[in-house]
Amino acid sequence: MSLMRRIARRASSTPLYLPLFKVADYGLINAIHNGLLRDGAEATKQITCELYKLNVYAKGSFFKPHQDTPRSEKMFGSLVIVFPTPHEGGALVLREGGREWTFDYSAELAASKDARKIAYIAFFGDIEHEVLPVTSGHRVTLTYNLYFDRPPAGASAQGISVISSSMENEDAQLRAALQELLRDPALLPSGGYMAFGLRFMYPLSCDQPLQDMLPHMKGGDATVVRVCQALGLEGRLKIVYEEINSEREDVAIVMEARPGAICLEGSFGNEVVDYGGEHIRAMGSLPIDTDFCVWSKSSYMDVLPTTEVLWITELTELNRVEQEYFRYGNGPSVDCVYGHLAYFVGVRLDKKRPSSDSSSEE
Ligand SMILES: O=C(O)CCC(=O)C(=O)O
Ligand SMILES: [Fe+2]
Repeated sequence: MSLMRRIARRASSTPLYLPLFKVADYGLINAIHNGLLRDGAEATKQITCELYKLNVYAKGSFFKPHQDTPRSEKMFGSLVIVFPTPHEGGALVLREGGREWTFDYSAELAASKDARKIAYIAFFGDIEHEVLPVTSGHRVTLTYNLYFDRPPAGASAQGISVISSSMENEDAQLRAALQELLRDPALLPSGGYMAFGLRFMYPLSCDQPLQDMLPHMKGGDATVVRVCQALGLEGRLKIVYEEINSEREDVAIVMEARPGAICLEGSFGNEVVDYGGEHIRAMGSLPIDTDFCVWSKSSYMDVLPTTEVLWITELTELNRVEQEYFRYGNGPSVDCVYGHLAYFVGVRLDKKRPSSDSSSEE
């Protein structure tokens, strides 16, 4: 008995829905190019996509783990479009190098007032993926093959145009925007960080220093790193942990490295500062007073030391880091917290903000 219950038909046999959705109309080719190919040797190549099949998952349907079969040596990946048909379950799970990422757009699509909203996921051919069982409704997706240059001979041209991206242009735009921001006296007047949530997933290994990943950033993340470096801004990857002792959502703890063993008396909070943790709060928010720190060593201070942060792109949960710690509360126990990676750029107090007035350089 096949474990896979799905209806999958080749596009060529079901031409009816083809005019309804054209990838090119949504700038997706460009977005995929920027996202997947920006910084590798492939960055200058053009890409096309070919509609491969329609998947309709009814209740109980799923798609077992697999890698997509390359249709030619020019095929480098796949694109999945998820339509806003009401459904629950049916998350798409991607796996690479022992890590996995789950994309469940059912709630988001259902919550959207705009019935024309779609979700898309593009990934390289070596990524294993599966679709978890749909628990209600119907999940409808289109799968596209992604090719370098042109579709292979014989593939139907669906009028999907090829758009090549201009890396220089995007760098210039971001650079100009950051320079303008840095010139603004209201930006972090006492110094702090500009922070960028990562847009892409990275394989994280425990024994590798976080900063080693910087040269391997992809797409928009790479643009941010490259432009900040060009502006002379020092950026570091940091892990952002929720500060569970605070009711304020803007407060978090950031760490630049994963310490080995952490031993705390209370919860993962202020004490972790001893292990290199740093408290952050949103730019312009009120400092954090002692009420917050009743269980911590800092309770004798009036104000908890915090660094102000301006989030330029919001924190994502694509790169999750697990941190175990030992706790001696009512008795010894082992606990675990999860943090998420983001890129932090220091903005100095002295306002001598690097390159903020050097737009004509280079
Ligand atoms: O429906 C999905 O989300 C994925 C479909 C898929 O993996 C495939 O068609 O190969
Ligand atoms: Fe697939």
